[in-house]
Amino acid sequence: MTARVKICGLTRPAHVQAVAECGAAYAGFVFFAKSPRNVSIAQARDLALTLKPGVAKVGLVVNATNDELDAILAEVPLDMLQLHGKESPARVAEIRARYGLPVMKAVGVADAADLDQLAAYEAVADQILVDAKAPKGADLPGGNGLSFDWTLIADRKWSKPWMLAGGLTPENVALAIEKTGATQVDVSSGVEAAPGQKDDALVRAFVAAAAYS
Ligand SMILES: O=C(O)c1ccccc1N[C@@H]1O[C@H](COP(=O)(O)O)[C@@H](O)[C@H]1O
Repeated sequence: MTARVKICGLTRPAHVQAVAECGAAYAGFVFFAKSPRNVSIAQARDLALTLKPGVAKVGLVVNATNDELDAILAEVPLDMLQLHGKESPARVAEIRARYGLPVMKAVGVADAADLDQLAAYEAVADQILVDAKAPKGADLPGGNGLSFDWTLIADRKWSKPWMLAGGLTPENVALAIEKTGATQVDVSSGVEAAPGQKDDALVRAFVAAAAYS
């Protein structure tokens, strides 16, 4: 099985180049001030414009207001929004209608009870991102390099396209795909030399591992 890969948290043109060259399907830009991967609107615009067609540009936001989204989307040519905060199903639907862009809603999973919220989001989002739930008090709602028990979703039937995230690395992504049946995977910290610094060799190794799993 070949999984489509999203590399999230790109901050430099060289990283964008590496992502495009190695065959990733999605490139993610983080608009969240607390993240070591945060980019300004101007930076994101420059990075997005260097990407070749065929790589979907995803803007990650956390509980963003309409004003914040207006400002981002006026400048950055995004193909998809990733909502990684506590956005309700109604807010997901509102954003999707207002901006006319596909929306991927992140859902944090730590145990089986966390899966109960999936149906409401599947009804309104274009894609679901299944991530590890951030620990209480964590600065970031994602991008923490933590994984969850993949067996929780092993037999799940999905009504929308979905992506697996959380603590994925070049070493474990093949097993994660095997255990969950994911056809799309998302990684941020697992392909970094330091927080916010993508490592081209790790990016290439991750995409190769996801392709030949
Ligand atoms: O990457 C970030 O800095 C980030 C900040 C705020 C919310 C989400 C963030 N990243 C997303 O988190 C998951 C898992 O990341 P990791 O591979 O475990 O580091 C992924 O979907 C990123 O897009």
